[in-house]
Amino acid sequence: MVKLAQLSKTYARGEATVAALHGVSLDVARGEFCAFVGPSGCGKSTLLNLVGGLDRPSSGELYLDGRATTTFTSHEWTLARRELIGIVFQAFHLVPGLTALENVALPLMLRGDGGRSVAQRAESVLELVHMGHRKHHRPGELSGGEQQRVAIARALAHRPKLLLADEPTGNLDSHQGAEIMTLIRSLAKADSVTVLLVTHSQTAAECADYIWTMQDGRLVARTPSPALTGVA
Ligand SMILES: Nc1ncnc2c1ncn2[C@@H]1O[C@H](COP(=O)(O)OP(=O)(O)OP(=O)(O)O)[C@@H](O)[C@H]1O
Repeated sequence: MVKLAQLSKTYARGEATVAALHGVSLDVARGEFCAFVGPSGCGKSTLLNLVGGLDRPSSGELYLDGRATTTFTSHEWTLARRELIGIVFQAFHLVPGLTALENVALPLMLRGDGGRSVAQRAESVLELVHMGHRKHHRPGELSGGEQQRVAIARALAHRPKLLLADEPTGNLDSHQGAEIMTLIRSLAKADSVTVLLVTHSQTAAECADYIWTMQDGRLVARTPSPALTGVA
């Protein structure tokens, strides 16, 4: 589903350059859930941003669902995010003036869906994240955990094959964080959605099938997680 072949990213910093990713190669199968952990600055968010087309690689190739992406135009990336990819961020990024239902419906409308099917899909995905009873509430009226549930519903509303989650529990307490990770895992597994998760939380990482450790822009180890092996 996601294949990285010798993917590198270098940033310019004044006169100097920073190599954020060094020739990373990785193959993630459909329905697999991978977490990426490692010290601050090791390249986790860079990797996720490249996979989501939010940033472009300096060299190497990225394949999504079998398609090479390095020649994608901005428009092709926009289409890929509308059809194939859902993204959840630490800071929720809900539109403050819209209700939960409207926030979830928005990406469906942006890709041209209309009418009752949008409202029905937005309602049903809000039910999946247990937020159906708060559908008419605005983000400011919801707790952090509730806002993240709405953001997950928004990310999954268009039935993406790939979910990218960058520190989704970073703004939540440990209890809310555990609930959010359980939800992400169960929803993803139910629909064979591939998940790439970046996190500083070992507890969150253990919801994945595999945990990749990164260091200095490289993948240095892959460990099967307790969620996969059944050994807690
Ligand atoms: N836009 C940018 N311009 C210059 N350097 C950048 C940029 N984005 C990231 N970097 C650098 O690339 C390296 C990797 O950053 P990245 O954000 O991917 O790390 P990270 O592992 O996600 O860190 P954290 O856990 O703190 O979020 C760091 O040295 C960072 O300073």
